[in-house]
Amino acid sequence: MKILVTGSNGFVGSHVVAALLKEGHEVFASSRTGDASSFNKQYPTYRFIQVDFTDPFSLHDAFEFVQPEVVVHCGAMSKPDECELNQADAYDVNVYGTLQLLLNAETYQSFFVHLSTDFIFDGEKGMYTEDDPANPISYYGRTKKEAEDAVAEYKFDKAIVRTSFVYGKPLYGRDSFIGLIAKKLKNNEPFKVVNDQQRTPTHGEDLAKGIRTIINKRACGVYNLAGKDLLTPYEMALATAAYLNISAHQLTPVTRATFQEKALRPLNGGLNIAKAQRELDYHPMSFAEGLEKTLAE
Ligand SMILES: NC(=O)C1=CN([C@@H]2O[C@H](COP(=O)(O)OP(=O)(O)OC[C@H]3O[C@@H](n4cnc5c(N)ncnc54)[C@H](OP(=O)(O)O)[C@@H]3O)[C@@H](O)[C@H]2O)C=CC1
Ligand SMILES: Cc1cn([C@H]2C[C@H](O)[C@@H](COP(=O)(O)OP(=O)(O)O[C@H]3O[C@@H](C)C(=O)[C@@H](O)[C@H]3O)O2)c(=O)[nH]c1=O
Repeated sequence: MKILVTGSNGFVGSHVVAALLKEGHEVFASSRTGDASSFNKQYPTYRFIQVDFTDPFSLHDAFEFVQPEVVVHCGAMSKPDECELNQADAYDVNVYGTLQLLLNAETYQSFFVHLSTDFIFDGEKGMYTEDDPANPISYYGRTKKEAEDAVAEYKFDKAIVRTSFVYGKPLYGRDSFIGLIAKKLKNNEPFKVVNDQQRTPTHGEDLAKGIRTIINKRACGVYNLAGKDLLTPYEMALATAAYLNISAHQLTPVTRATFQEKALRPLNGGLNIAKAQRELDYHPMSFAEGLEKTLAE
């Protein structure tokens, strides 16, 4: 199938592009800056188009050129703290940008697969299902909820994929939080890590495979594609130290109250993946397996 992937330079987008290319799809990768990958050297079915999806004219031309059967929208302003501090930009990219993509996708009746987040929840309940009510506590979360609402109005086939704390070996571009922890440990640097925020860390390859299944099955609706283990970032850091056989003495557990972040993050996060397991045969690796895949030299 002919698939447009936005946010292809990003952590999630790069894994999605790789998984789709491996299955022989015709992939049009798109990001705001130049192509950060080397896929054009490996896959004849790969193309890259540089597009700012907040620019309606360039987006219109890109869609006219690609005429995608499927759009996987990974592009976003994805750093909650940045969104909290730059709310107009966050709204422009995460909400207005998504709206622009939806308007163009309607012209080609594309199947629209939208990436969303556990940060649309307030973290009171935890282990959220697809049916739980959203109540974002950060501006990032608010923009992602508004984007979901826009996708819900889309007239043609659509899927909303919620995920959480994506990690793994970066294919190119930025590293994940696990990579940051490993670097701090290897450099014997002190590192404060929150221990009161529960997450279901999701390996990028699992997420990408789940999205590929959604595309192949044209599975419409909301799906949680997350990891199966619930850990705090501090517990992830301890597991990383243990795997690397490095002392954890430089790791200090802190709380959301004492670790002053710009954006509030849900305390009891975590996504229940029972629906994806049932309907998509989605069976993610354990965090221990994911850690090994991420850190193996
Ligand atoms: N990472 C995570 O833990 C989680 C991510 N998600 C969601 O997954 C998606 C991807 O996240 P992630 O991979 O981490 O994000 P990254 O920050 O790694 O990548 C963001 C991507 O979006 C592109 N982009 C940003 N603004 C624009 C724009 N105006 N026009 C075109 N492209 C743009 C960037 O392009 P360029 O680099 O060229 O500027 C980049 O390719 C997001 O929707 C995020 O909300 C949800 C839950 C967890
Ligand atoms: C940098 C840093 C972060 N942390 C905590 C904060 C946070 O809970 C966790 C990860 O921090 P990060 O800033 O890397 O990630 P964070 O922005 O919290 O991750 C979020 O990304 C967006 C895209 C999402 O949609 C969410 O699902 C979530 O994955 O670790 C520390 O404890 N110590 C630190 O020094």
